[in-house]
Amino acid sequence: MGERAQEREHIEHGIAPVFDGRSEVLVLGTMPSPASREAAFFYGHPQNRFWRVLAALFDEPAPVTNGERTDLLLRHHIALWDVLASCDIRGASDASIANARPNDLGRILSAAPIRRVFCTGATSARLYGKLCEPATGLAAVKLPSTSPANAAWSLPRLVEAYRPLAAELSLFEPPVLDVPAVVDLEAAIAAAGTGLDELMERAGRFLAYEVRKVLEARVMDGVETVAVRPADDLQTGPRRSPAGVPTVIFCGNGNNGGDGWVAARYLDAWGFPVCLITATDASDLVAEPARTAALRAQASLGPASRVLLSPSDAEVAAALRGAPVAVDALLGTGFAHRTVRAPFDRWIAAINEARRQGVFVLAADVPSGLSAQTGESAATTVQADATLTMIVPKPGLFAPAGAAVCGFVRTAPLAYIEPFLKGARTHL
Ligand SMILES: NC(=O)C1=CN([C@@H]2O[C@H](COP(=O)(O)OP(=O)(O)OC[C@H]3O[C@@H](n4cnc5c(N)ncnc54)[C@H](OP(=O)(O)O)[C@@H]3O)[C@@H](O)[C@H]2O)[C@H](O)CC1
Ligand SMILES: [K+]
Repeated sequence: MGERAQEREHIEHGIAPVFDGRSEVLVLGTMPSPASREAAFFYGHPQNRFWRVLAALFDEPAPVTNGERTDLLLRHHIALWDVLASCDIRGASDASIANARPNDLGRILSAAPIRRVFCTGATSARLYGKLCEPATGLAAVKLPSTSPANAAWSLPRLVEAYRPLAAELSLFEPPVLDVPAVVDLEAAIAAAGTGLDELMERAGRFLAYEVRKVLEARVMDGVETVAVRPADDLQTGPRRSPAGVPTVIFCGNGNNGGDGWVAARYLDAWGFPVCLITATDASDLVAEPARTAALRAQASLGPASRVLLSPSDAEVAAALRGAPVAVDALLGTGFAHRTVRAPFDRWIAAINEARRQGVFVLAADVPSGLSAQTGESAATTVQADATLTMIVPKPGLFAPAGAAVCGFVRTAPLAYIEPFLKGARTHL
């Protein structure tokens, strides 16, 4: 045995595949890298672009935790594993692989309606063809490697190359659910391991991601004068911010406000300053997990961002003057009244006036003042350019008054909900 061969280490895979009975494509790498084995999950090296590519394909923020990564795969009906069960390998060097033993892919193929197999790189495609294809009878599509070693492939180029994978997947349309059914759904998601605090973290990140898209588009359109780096990807920061007025985020006292606090934390961390407006200091909030989220955000905001506690109407108007975006996180599914109390009624009027002056208004979950359930609208209701509704759409968004104030509606897929929908009270 030569000296180089002696450096090889025998590796057993050890990470369970991700799949279920809804998986439609199977994505295979070669073998987990040392960084992935340490993270106990696939593509764990922080510079590996696999997760950023998938997130960009589906226009969503990159998943951060292994739980979010698993959710993303299952939500999109993707099974993920590797070609090899064990091998001798030097570090992460595919070229050094010897004594390769394949995984038993029959485990996935017998349980899921897999239509297509994709290999993430030349080595996995070669080993799949040699060791697995004779048994599976399915030819694999070779995709470029997302490893940092494959530097010739930029992120946008990788995303284009991965589009055939997305094209194989059937789209899941979340059903419209009554607000009580949404609460039941949240309880089911929590019982399966993803608590309300984690859902709020995902909701706020998604909100920040949508704001960031608007900010980036303004730069592309030449509305913002100071250039940011070319939009390589929308997933990571920090990045130099467009100069000028911060994004204004209005936060109420409930968990809708919590979504706004989390969004503020992400935008600030990504290099986009915010001005957060609240009637209640973070430490005086009562609703959880909003309070915990607000305290964390308040502690982490950098010097370019600020929190305005109970500002005067003049201060609110000044914050909105020339702002690129206003986020309405005042009232969500917890609101179902005819009138909105002060100061939120005045803030809603200020948001609507700012929109008339060209500020883009993004509503969190539902425009404040609109009943998410009945679609009845209070005298003062936010008029949004877009509404990012959380997990599933609610009926009020599509009632005549609701449709008139929501703008473009997008659902933030915060969790893998298909397993919980059987028996859910779908709104008719
Ligand atoms: N569905 C999900 O998956 C997720 C939802 N999240 C977000 O949480 C909100 C729902 O949060 P909740 O705390 O239940 O309710 P709201 O924040 O919408 O509203 C409660 C606050 O509203 C105040 N309120 C009530 N009536 C009025 C009124 N007439 N005028 C002014 N203010 C009013 C209320 O104040 P009180 O003093 O009456 O208690 C509360 O402060 C949901 O919409 C999502 O955005 C999570 O992010 C997790 C995922
Ligand atoms: K709202």
